[in-house]
Amino acid sequence: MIQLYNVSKIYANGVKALNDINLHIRKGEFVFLVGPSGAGKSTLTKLICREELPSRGQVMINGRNVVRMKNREVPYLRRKIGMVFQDFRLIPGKTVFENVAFALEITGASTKEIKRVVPTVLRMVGLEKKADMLPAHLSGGEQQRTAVARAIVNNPVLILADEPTGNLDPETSWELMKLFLDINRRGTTILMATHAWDIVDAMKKRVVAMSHGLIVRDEESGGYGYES
Ligand SMILES: Nc1ncnc2c1ncn2[C@@H]1O[C@H](COP(=O)(O)OP(=O)(O)OP(=O)(O)O)[C@@H](O)[C@H]1O
Repeated sequence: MIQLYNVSKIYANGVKALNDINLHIRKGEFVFLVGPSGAGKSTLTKLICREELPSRGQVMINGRNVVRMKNREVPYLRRKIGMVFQDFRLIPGKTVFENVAFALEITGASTKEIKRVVPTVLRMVGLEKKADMLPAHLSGGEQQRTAVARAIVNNPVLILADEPTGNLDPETSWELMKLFLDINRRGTTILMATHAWDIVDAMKKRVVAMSHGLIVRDEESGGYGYES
């Protein structure tokens, strides 16, 4: 599903963010990406969705070489990847329903399909009663569940989550993690960068630990491994 071969990333300012990384993630896996600030976690996720290109090496997603992909093919790749960020990134002027619908609209979905699919996804994340609310009127947890609904509405094969519980209290974070587990059980691969050591320790999933642009540990049923 995801294969990185000898991937290095040097930014234009000379910072070496990734140093000869090799990583394989199979379909249906749930993988935590951990490591101190600046270790290269976000850079790695950006290479997977082709927000950045590697300076060296190959990035394969679903058998496709992302590096050789033409610009016009990138939207098709992004459609297969649902993204969730720490700061939610919802459109403030759109309601919960409209935020989720927007992700479908840009793929050319019909109004009929939108009316069928969006309520189903909102039910799945427990937001069916908040469909007409604006993001500013929601709690952080509800905003993040809206973002998750938007991420899954196109049936992605992969969810990339960058510190998704970073702005949530512990209880809300756990509710969100249950939602991610539920999505993962339905077959979606999840790669989640996080500093939430308690969640990583409790969930006993695969843990890929990074430090200074290197993968320093890759463990099935792993733990966070150090104080954040
Ligand atoms: N666009 C950029 N231009 C230049 N340097 C960058 C850029 N993005 C990241 N870096 C640098 O690359 C290194 C890795 O950053 P990255 O954001 O991947 O780390 P991270 O592990 O995700 O950190 P955090 O946990 O704080 O999000 C850091 O030294 C960072 O300053």
